[in-house]
Amino acid sequence: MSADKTLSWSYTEEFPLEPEAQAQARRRGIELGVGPVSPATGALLSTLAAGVGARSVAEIGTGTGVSGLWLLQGMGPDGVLTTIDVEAEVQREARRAFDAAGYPGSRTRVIQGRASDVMPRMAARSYDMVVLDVDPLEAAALAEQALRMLRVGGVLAVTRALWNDHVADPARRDQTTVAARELGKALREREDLVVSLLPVGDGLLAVVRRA
Ligand SMILES: C[S@@+](CC[C@H](N)C(=O)[O-])C[C@H]1O[C@@H](n2cnc3c(N)ncnc32)[C@H](O)[C@@H]1O
Repeated sequence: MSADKTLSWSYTEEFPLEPEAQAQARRRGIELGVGPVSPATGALLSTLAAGVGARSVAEIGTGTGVSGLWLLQGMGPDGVLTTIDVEAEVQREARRAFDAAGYPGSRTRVIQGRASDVMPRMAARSYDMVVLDVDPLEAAALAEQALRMLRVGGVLAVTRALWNDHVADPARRDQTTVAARELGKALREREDLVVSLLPVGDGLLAVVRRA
């Protein structure tokens, strides 16, 4: 691998022009100890949402709304973001961020609750995109529900897929790292899915459901 790879990765992370709304939500997230998606991850989520012409996106892990703002930016003007988080306090910040950015209430459904309780009640095959922005242990437990909710041709994005750069190191055998590694491998073996692992932010699994 070229010695300049680290430089390229830094450039990739600094490349997006992050709007002020996202930057402000990011600062709030950092203050509250919620790890927002990186600017390049946010920009990629936005691009994926635009690419599938997303009108209906579900996100697990609202946080203070950084990823949500990027998703709303990529969706069509009538697109609705449904975002779920177990923590009411951070979600209040996200609501404020969506309002401050000028998105009407009709474009966001902010649901407080544990994803494993909420997702089974969400409609099957009706979302253009589902984003799992939780730790890999949670993501692995929620992936089947996420796929169930996706329409054919829809995209599942799983962030934190390289988990603090531990996934690529075979010596790392802790539970969370193993869960991230196993989830990627399980998804890539499925014939009904098209899967890529991208080294953006903390790693992102991009999955298209083709059947
Ligand atoms: C990494 S933060 C999300 C950051 C956010 N996407 C952003 O970019 O601003 C993960 C969030 O997921 C929430 N969370 C973790 N496990 C969850 C679960 N099982 N159900 C619902 N929310 C969960 C946490 O409360 C936390 O706010």
